Amino acid sequence: MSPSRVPDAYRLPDAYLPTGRSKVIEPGLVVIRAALAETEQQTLFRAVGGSRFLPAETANRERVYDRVEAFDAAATAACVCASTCASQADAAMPNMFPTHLLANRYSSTSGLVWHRDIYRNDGDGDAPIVILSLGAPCQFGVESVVTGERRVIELRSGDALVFGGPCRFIKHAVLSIDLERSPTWMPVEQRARLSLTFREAVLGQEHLYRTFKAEHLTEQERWRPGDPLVGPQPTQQGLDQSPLPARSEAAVACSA
Ligand SMILES: O=C(O)CCC(=O)C(=O)O
Ligand SMILES: [Fe+2]
Repeated sequence: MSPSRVPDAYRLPDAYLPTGRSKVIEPGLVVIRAALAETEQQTLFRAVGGSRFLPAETANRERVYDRVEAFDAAATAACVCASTCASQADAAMPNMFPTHLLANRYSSTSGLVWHRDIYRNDGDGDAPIVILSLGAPCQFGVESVVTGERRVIELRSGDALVFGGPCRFIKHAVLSIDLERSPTWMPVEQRARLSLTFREAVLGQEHLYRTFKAEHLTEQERWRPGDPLVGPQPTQQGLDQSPLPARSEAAVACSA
């Protein structure tokens, strides 16, 4: 999405953008260290952590997927900060306007297998996916689209990872999670990694993607960039089948 389509409510004063902490790993792949201050991490952890998570493909992961309006507006604001920051640091990184949030909660040391975000709810085009990492640190794997080399990036609470443009369909994985190194502000019984993954996707389909199981991780080997995104599987439907009402342009306050 071009910057001109971003509503004023989401625009940020330049002073908020921590460009110095961005690191371009390769064109279209940016990590932003400490994108969120500790108080912001706690606010988002509490706000999104209270959502209605559903079990995913493995016992360690629960997920909730919906339009951004279904979550605390501070989450969207933090995403806009991170994506703006990444686009400023990297000329290959398109701007994005988040429409949907997939939040993942990992409550054991295992993560998520190697995959590409090729499903229709991940968003067409090259707008980036923005990941905000909260809670326990993880080892995050990425496979370079330039060299095919696999790298591991440690994502700590408050870090952001943004992949778009030439890296929009980069292979990635959550290799492991270190619950023991959870931030001290996390109650021991709630130790987990919460990833907020924002996407710019078509509206009105979210009710088809509320559940996700191992059998839905299809087409990963066959799919090539340029192919249409993979649609929902017959068994992939939410408990609540109804889409949300039309988007409201709710104002959000940027706290990052
Ligand atoms: O948890 C993460 O950081 C990544 C999650 C992910 O890759 C996905 O939901 O597609
Ligand atoms: Fe993914």
